[in-house]
Amino acid sequence: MKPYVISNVGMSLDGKLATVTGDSRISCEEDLIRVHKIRAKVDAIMVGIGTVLKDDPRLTVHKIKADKNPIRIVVDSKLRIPLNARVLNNEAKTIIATTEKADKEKMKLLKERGVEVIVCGRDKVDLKELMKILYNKGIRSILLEGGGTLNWGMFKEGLVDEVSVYIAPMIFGGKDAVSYVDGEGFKTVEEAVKLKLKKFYRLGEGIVLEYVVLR
Ligand SMILES: NC(=O)C1=CN([C@@H]2O[C@H](COP(=O)(O)OP(=O)(O)OC[C@H]3O[C@@H](n4cnc5c(N)ncnc54)[C@H](O)[C@@H]3O)[C@@H](O)[C@H]2O)C=CC1
Ligand SMILES: Nc1nc(O)c(N)c(N[C@@H]2O[C@H](COP(=O)(O)O)[C@@H](O)[C@H]2O)n1
Repeated sequence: MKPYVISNVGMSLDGKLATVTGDSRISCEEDLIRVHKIRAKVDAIMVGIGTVLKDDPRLTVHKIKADKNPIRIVVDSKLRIPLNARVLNNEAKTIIATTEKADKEKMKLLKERGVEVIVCGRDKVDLKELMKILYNKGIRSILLEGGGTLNWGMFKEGLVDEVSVYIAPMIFGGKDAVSYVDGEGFKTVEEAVKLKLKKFYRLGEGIVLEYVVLR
């Protein structure tokens, strides 16, 4: 058993999550409110360490009123998270998923700060195993908020159930700009993750597309 995973991003029309310099201010205010409504409904929000290092996100519900914040999960193979990262503040519980390669001293420091550290995987976090562990901790729904590397890991392992994307009317270009799903990519169209469109609508200057993942 695994939690239900919703993948959400704000992207340019050419599928980028940020410009080549890492500027990721894509979503309009209306879209951020939409995302925070999803945040308020799920048990946890998950991001990769690349996103934490670039954006220093809070990963709380701060655009709308909410009774509580979801659990924050950071996937961080080498435990690179800075100890002053905002995701480690006391506004919500934080879980860091890491590997056997992680520095034991840093792990101790994080645990002393009240952060839960899950070790699963040798070089990279074993995402399938992580999902099982999180489910057994009572986490039934996760909002996956990127970035492109973690999104690939989750799609490749067949762990995403639903997709919602905000497409801003912008073109970023740049082969090195992070895209919605990076990684190695599937080799053939047969292997691609197939989706079924459920809903689409205008929001601010952009559009929102919602899909379910077909199995
Ligand atoms: N526009 C948007 O909606 C969003 C934009 N972003 C942007 O994306 C960029 C960050 O993306 P990335 O650099 O790709 O980093 P990422 O956030 O996807 O993190 C990648 C890290 O995840 C860890 N990881 C561990 N096990 C893994 C596994 N099995 N599979 C995949 N990853 C694993 C690795 O330590 C890897 O370095 C930033 O520029 C950020 O601003 C991020 C989220 C949303
Ligand atoms: N939906 C969406 N649209 C964008 O344009 C974005 N740049 C992001 N980024 C994600 O949101 C996180 C920031 O969260 P906080 O506001 O600090 O709580 C960021 O880290 C990305 O995961 N999302």
